[in-house]
Amino acid sequence: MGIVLGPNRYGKAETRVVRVVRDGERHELRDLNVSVALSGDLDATHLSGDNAGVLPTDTQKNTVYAFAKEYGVDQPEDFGLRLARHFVATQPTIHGARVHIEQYGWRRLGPHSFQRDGAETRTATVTVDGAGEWVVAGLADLVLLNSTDSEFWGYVKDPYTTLPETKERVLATAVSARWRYSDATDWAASYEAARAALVAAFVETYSFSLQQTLYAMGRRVLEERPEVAEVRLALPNKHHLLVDLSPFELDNPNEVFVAADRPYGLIEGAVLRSDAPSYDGAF
Ligand SMILES: O=c1[nH]c(=O)c2[nH]c(=O)[nH]c2[nH]1
Repeated sequence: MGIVLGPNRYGKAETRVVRVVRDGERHELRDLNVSVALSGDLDATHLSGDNAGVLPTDTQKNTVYAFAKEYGVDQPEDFGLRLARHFVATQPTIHGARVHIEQYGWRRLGPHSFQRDGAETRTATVTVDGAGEWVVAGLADLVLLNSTDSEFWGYVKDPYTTLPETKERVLATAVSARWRYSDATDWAASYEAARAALVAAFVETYSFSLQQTLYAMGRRVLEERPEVAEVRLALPNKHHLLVDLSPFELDNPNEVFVAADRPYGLIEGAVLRSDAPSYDGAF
């Protein structure tokens, strides 16, 4: 009985590239998840470990980032065709390339602020016991991004610190918010207004930390909604890391980012009125 190698392909899956186009004050955003799969004369690497025909998947990933800088990202079809043609045309061993792209939608909130289309949910948690009734409203998975007006510097440096200080970064988070009412209200109107206050504070705060943005968001709800006694927020820092394109002799003035999913900073905090009725129930 003989054993043979059947159909095979390889490539870098799910390269998360965010491309910001800065046209003065007004920014454009493209957010892609790019998966490359190459096929061709690849018997040797499988059968004998000879890698002479293998373009590393790491190189494929770098190509995605470099092309995002060099050619921009307009239609995903064009970006995919450019990549696929490149791999087939430049690698003698590669005869086929499949590039699958997912493009995430972002809705504009301001000149450099965006909200991800998608999976936002509204939540309600009520507690009734001998002491009374409590209503906690909230939302989850509201993904917001500012492509400028965010700095992070002046923090502690210890022997393990490598993070460079920055005066220009992308700030993005998936807002999880809960707020508790001290009074019954028009739940729908309160929900919409609290949500709008959270979004407005995110958009309008020039941020020196996500912690500062968190406080501004909670405070804005309390300033605008007297029926709210306390706001609790959990804000994952959805890191957008500047790609180093210098090995390819390309500069990267805050245009091409890796959207890293893990690990992420998680900033949590409560903002409340000093005279808020005490509460130890569910949030
Ligand atoms: O806004 C931030 N807060 C932090 O506490 C922190 N830590 C970090 O590495 N990056 C950031 N960003």
